[in-house]
Amino acid sequence: MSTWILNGTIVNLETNAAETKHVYIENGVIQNIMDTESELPETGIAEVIDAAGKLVSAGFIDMHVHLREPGFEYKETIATGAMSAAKGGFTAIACMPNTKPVIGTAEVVRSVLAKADAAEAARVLPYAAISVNQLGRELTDFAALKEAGAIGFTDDGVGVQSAQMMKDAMKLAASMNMPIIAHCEDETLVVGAPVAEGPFAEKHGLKGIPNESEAIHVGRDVLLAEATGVHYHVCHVSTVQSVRLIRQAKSLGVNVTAEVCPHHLLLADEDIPGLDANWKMNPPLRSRKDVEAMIEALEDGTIDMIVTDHAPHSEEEKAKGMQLAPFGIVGFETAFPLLYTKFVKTGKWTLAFLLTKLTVKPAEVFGLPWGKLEIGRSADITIVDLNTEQEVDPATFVTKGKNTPFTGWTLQGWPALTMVEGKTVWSSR
Ligand SMILES: NC(=O)N[C@@H](CC(=O)O)C(=O)O
Ligand SMILES: [Zn+2]
Ligand SMILES: [Zn+2]
Repeated sequence: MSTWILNGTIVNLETNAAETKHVYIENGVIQNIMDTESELPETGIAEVIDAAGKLVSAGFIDMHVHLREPGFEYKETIATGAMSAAKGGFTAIACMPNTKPVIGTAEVVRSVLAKADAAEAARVLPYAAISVNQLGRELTDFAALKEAGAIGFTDDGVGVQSAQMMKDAMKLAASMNMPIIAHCEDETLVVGAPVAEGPFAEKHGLKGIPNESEAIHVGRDVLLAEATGVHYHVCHVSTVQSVRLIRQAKSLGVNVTAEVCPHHLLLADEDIPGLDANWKMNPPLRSRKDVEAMIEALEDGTIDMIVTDHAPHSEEEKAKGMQLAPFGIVGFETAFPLLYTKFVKTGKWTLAFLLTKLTVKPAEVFGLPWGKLEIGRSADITIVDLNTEQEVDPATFVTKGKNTPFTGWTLQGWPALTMVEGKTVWSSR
């Protein structure tokens, strides 16, 4: 029995041309993408999805998310996180290991995969920790973690402080053809600072996180990546200096890739309205110059992809104020509407450009079999209503996290239906 998505708008990612097509799916696989004039079979259709006037895209892929399970289920569970992702149009998400226990043993990797499977929402691809308990003292068992299903190694949440440990990790990962993903932060430069160095920190008498705390690690790590040959991926790039170093490393042929978050493309520290911790994340919102550098780096290919760094926290935790609240904001359910409204509707980017950074690029960089709407591929598909305007309202979120700085923003580009392997996992109706 087959599923048909009828009359959807498909954007050619090379030319940005939009065409109305029917997508024919069977056994979870895209069997055909047909012109609307073509005749439909008269029998054997199990399901018809009307996508008239809507965008039909390969499902979005988010290579940096926090699902909080095991250990912090009050912030999020694998089920609520994977469903929130599906609501945001994401069909595959890569989750970070800063859970409790840390995703640092084969057993925890397997349990995350089992829970993700049971959730029947977005696919979940676990990263495993670089160091035992993410303490930066000894390496985890990379071989066992890879065997259990981990797709890469990272201590995200904290930076790997020891250059020797990072080099050892890179050497080992390179020998196994696995990537190292890095949260870049020199801890000696950020002690007790909740926001970026700059006018906001000064105005409120807060300690500031300097740009160098990120860029020092980027510089160190591209040298180590050059020496070891590993695929090195930089998390949530936020400074003009990091971009400069990545651009130079790429031009020298170092195997480095990078990601940026919607908030670092849209917000600067000067936009923070007051001491509301829904504006607190790591890396912090920086200067307008940094924001402009992020946009330029994404446009020229220095930064490869967009990720959300979805980081849910409870309302109690975020109520502790700017100094004491944990870093992080949620991202799944606002990412596409934000980027579509602020960059595509404004004419700065083509829709094809935005879709590429959310589908083709992450798949290409991490060697994943998804990210393209093509005959023969798994039917991981997102249908988006590009027209309806809606306000961001955390009360409507599927994620347990309500911590967003985008409350009240009026946006377009809301996902309407998300399908993984031919099965609808989320629908707005
Ligand atoms: N980004 C954040 O502000 N917070 C993340 C950690 C991280 O991504 O470094 C979290 O786990 O809450
Ligand atoms: Zn991080
Ligand atoms: Zn993170």
